Amino acid sequence: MAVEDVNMVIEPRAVTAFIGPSGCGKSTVLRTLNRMHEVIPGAHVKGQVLLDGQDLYAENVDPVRVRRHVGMVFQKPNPFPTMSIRENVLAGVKLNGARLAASDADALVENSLPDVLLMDEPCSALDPISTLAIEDLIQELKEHYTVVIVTHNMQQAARVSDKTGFFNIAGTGKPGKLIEFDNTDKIFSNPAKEDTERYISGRFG
Ligand SMILES: Nc1ncnc2c1ncn2[C@@H]1O[C@H](COP(=O)(O)OP(=O)(O)OP(=O)(O)O)[C@@H](O)[C@H]1O
Repeated sequence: MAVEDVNMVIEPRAVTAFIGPSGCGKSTVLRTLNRMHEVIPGAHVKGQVLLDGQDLYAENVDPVRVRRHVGMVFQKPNPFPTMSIRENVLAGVKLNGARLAASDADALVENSLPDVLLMDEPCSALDPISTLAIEDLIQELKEHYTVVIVTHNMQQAARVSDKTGFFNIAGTGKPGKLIEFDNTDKIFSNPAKEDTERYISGRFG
C-alpha cells in the first residue's frame, strides 16, 4: 500500500499544496484525483473522491470524462514536441479534417482547460525566474480554476497555496499518510502536529 488515511476537502478556486518527504505518497494521491493511477497495471484505490458531490469512482463514471474536468499538468506538456501547446490541443481537430475559424479555434483551446488542474512538481526543472513566472500564473489560474500542486519546495508551497497537506512516511515499505491538512499560514506558522513542525523547520526530510 502506497498511502492511506487521506481525508481532505479541496476548496474550489484555491490552491492546495501537498508537501512531505520523498515516497510519502503525494504524487500517488494527486493521481487518484483524476484516476491517473489506473494507467499503472494492478494499481487500485479504495474510497471516494467527490467532485461537486459526484464520486469519480462510481461504477458508471468514465475515467476519460473525469480527466476532461480534472487535468494533469505534466512537466512536458506537449505530446507533439515540435508544436506549441495551442497546436497540440488543435491537432486532433485538424487530423479529423475539420476547418475552424481562428476565433473558434481560440475558444476551443481556452475551453479545453479543465476545471481542476493537478500539477506534479511543475517547477522542478526550471530556473528561479521561470519558477516565479509559473507561480504568478498559478495565482491567475486560481481565479477560475481549482489547483492542486505537489512540490518539494516548501517556500513555493508557502508562496502559492491557500491550503497545505503535509504527508509523511514512517519508514521504507510503510504506507504514507496525510498527517495534517490546514490553511497554509497555519501549517507554516503554528502546525498542530510535531511531525509537521519538524519537517517545515528542516529537521528532517
Ligand atoms: N508505478 C508504481 N509502482 C509501484 N509502486 C509505486 C509506483 N509509483 C509509486 N510507487 C510507490 O508508492 C509510494 C509513494 O510514491 P509517490 O511517488 O506517490 O511519493 P511522493 O511523495 O510523490 O514521492 P516523491 O516526492 O519522491 O515524488 C512509494 O513507496 C513508491 O515506491
